[in-house]
Amino acid sequence: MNLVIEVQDLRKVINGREILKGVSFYVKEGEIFTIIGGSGSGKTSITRCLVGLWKPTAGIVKIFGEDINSLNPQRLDQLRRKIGYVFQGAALFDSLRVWENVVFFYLERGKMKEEELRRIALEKLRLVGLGEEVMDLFPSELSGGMRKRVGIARAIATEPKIIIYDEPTSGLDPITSRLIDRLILDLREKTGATAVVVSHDLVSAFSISDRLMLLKEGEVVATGSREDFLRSTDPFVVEFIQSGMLREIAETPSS
Ligand SMILES: Nc1ncnc2c1ncn2[C@@H]1O[C@H](COP(=O)(O)OP(=O)(O)OP(=O)(O)O)[C@@H](O)[C@H]1O
Repeated sequence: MNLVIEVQDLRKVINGREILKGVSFYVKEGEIFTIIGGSGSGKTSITRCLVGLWKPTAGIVKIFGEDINSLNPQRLDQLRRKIGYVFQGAALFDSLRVWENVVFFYLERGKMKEEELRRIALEKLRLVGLGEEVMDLFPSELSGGMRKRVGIARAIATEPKIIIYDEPTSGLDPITSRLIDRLILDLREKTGATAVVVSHDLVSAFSISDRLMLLKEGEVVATGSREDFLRSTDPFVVEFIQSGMLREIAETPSS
């Protein structure tokens, strides 16, 4: 079993408040691992620690077997290039065209010709189900679902081995959300990249994940497969599943 991510007893204190209280988990190569939990439970904080944006107060974060907090800045930068991050709300640059957003990493370094950059952008856009027709549009001309796809295309532009999706379906209607779920599965098939997904969308989490981890106030309540969660008798797990199901029913348009 190849472990891509290993997190042991991760703790983070900010302004005297402990927001991660000893979180431990691992992610296997090629897995889709989803971190679920209510608002403020610490999901995004974990991903910040995974990419080295935040230094843990205590605990170990290993990526491909390397403790990221003992790396020098150059080595950390190399490791970060193996991780693609899909930001909540896509976080596209409004003044740049779609193709420029997708290849922003290379554009910023200024070493490649426009023709080559456009070729890479188109290749990545095709992987997320878009094409030539969106290349020269600005983000404001795209629908919410298309913006998410462009955000994903940008994250995969550097051919990462790990893709972190922060709330990939937030703000989308249920039908578009299911299309993004399918895209995440499809990309795992096509790129083989390991995925860490942060979500409070239970239906999405259940349909795409190999394993899930449920957080509550910075602590792990449960980790396991969908079946493990459905069988669980832990009151918080049961309540989380029930409230997620009710939300889905309420949001699904009646035919
Ligand atoms: N920069 C910060 N400074 C102080 N507190 C922070 C900071 N970032 C996050 N927090 C706090 O840490 C806790 C966990 O936040 P985090 O964003 O990780 O939760 P989350 O589960 O991702 O929530 P959401 O689903 O709302 O995005 C929250 O109580 C939040 O207020």
